[in-house]
Amino acid sequence: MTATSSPSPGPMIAIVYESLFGNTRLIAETIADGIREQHMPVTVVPVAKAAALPECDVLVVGAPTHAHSLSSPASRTEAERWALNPSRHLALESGSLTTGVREWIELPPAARHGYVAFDTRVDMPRIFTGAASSAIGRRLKKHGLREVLAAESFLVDKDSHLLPDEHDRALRWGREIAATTRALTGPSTRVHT
Ligand SMILES: Cc1cc2nc3c(=O)[nH]c(=O)nc-3n(C[C@H](O)[C@H](O)[C@H](O)COP(=O)(O)O)c2cc1C
Repeated sequence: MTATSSPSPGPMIAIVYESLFGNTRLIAETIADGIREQHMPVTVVPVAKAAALPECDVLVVGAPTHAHSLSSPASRTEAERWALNPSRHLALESGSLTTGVREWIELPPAARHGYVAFDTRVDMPRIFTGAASSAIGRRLKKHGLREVLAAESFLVDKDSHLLPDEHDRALRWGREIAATTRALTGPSTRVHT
């Protein structure tokens, strides 16, 4: 059988995120902008719609830090209470109460090269805040996935609003993910036999 090579659609990066108030979604979308800037295709999927994600080259997973870790049904209910308080100026993302990364990550998709984790958390020393990205990493490693770039936290103030520099940082980090993925996947043709 002869091997033929055809132009590849490029490496496949999938970003799965959870977001109650919209900050982690905004970071996920900005990371994707940074990746696309490097002419690399990327899919961004909210965790509630990520049940049947196909295999990808690099899986990027992000979540808000709740109680030092990933959200749970109880912490999501607490987040709903925060959003119902008009003085907090927070709005709940649609569909965000149904599930979270904690539940989804029990059955993650295959990622040929590995994963990258990020979180949002309060702008305080990490020892006081915890970081959901650590919980993501622990779980993905248990599933045999390899970390391909060190995890990153994007910071919110004590009222859960993103700090001003985080947008630019997320854009730069997206470019870094693209460069890492390119180095891992090599030339952009795949050989079909
Ligand atoms: C119930 C609850 C618990 C939280 N616990 C923590 C925490 O332990 N550490 C922290 O840094 N931030 C904590 N936060 C703040 C969240 O990290 C912040 O709201 C989140 O990053 C915003 O992301 P989102 O807009 O994508 O939901 C908590 C928020 C809620 C609602």
